Amino acid sequence: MPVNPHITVLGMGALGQLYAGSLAKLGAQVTGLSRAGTVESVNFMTPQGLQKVALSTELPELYDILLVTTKAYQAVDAVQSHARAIGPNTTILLLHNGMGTLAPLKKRFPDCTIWLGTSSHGALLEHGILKHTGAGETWLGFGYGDRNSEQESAFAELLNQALTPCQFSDNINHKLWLKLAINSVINPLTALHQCRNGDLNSQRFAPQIQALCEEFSLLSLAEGLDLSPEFIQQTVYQVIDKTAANYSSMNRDISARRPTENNQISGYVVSRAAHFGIAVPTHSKLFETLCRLERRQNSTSLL
Ligand SMILES: NC(=O)C1=CN([C@@H]2O[C@H](COP(=O)(O)OP(=O)(O)OC[C@H]3O[C@@H](n4cnc5c(N)ncnc54)[C@H](OP(=O)(O)O)[C@@H]3O)[C@@H](O)[C@H]2O)C=CC1
Ligand SMILES: CC(C)(CO)C(=O)C(=O)O
Repeated sequence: MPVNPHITVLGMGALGQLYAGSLAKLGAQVTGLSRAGTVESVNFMTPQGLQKVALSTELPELYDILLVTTKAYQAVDAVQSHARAIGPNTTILLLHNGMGTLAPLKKRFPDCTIWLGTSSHGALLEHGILKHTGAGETWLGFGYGDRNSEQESAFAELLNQALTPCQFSDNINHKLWLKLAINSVINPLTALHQCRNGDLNSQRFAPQIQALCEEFSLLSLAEGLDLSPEFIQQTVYQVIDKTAANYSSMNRDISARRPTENNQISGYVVSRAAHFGIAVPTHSKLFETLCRLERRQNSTSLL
């Protein structure tokens, strides 16, 4: 990878535009890719008004860094559709919520390096205007392939300047599983009850939240992570408080009758638990209820 790598952002929704635009503001070489091709600019809503940030419209023959910001269920197909530009020197960075994309991608691209990441920034894209709705942090980590600590630190430092804070973690699995825990509690509950994140502070959700955290903790032990139920629950409530006024992404998807990341969040928890023979009845029930709801929405939208 060159010292100043070209960054190709695949998936120019809210999160993709936030990362592409923030990196381009800093002067990095960034190309944004939607399904239709390259995206010329990002329109940031700032307190001073609209700020248009130009992106590069050049596409390298072989990508240096491919930053994947599609939804989790779109990531594998999206990367696959760019296979011709992915070589042994390409690093694929997966930055979506939910899990399960690393295994198929490393099988399909065994010569590449794959980094994993998680973002707690809030981004909203409406009518082509991007709002950075919540400051958060980015954690990156190694997933597969060759390790190169210089490249890892250099890219984390670039993102740290573009969208602070960002760090390369030696234990990204811990960060990803904690984010999975948060998403597996907040997202399905707010989607099914069509409520804001802050509404989960109501006592009526407390027993279900406690059960979800306890079941997740058992699974984390089997995964070699040891997230205690108390720690998970404390973290979940911190996120509920910090994002109290927001609607979760799954809430928005259900409300707009779009597909959700249920398979990659609750579905992943349920399938890993089945793998270890661990009972996760509260997660299973939420997963199945959401599956039924999505199926019902799909069938009525076909009428
Ligand atoms: N928005 C946020 O605040 C945060 C989001 N996340 C996570 O980040 C991920 C992205 O979220 P978000 O940006 O909100 O989602 P969006 O749906 O807004 O963005 C995903 C984008 O990827 C595009 N896309 C899908 N497949 C392809 C493809 N094959 N080629 C090119 N583009 C493609 C989609 O296009 P199309 O619409 O045509 O499918 C869409 O524009 C999710 O996993 C989400 O949970 C994490 C933290 C915060
Ligand atoms: C943390 C949380 C739940 C914030 O809303 C989120 O990541 C999401 O909505 O997908």
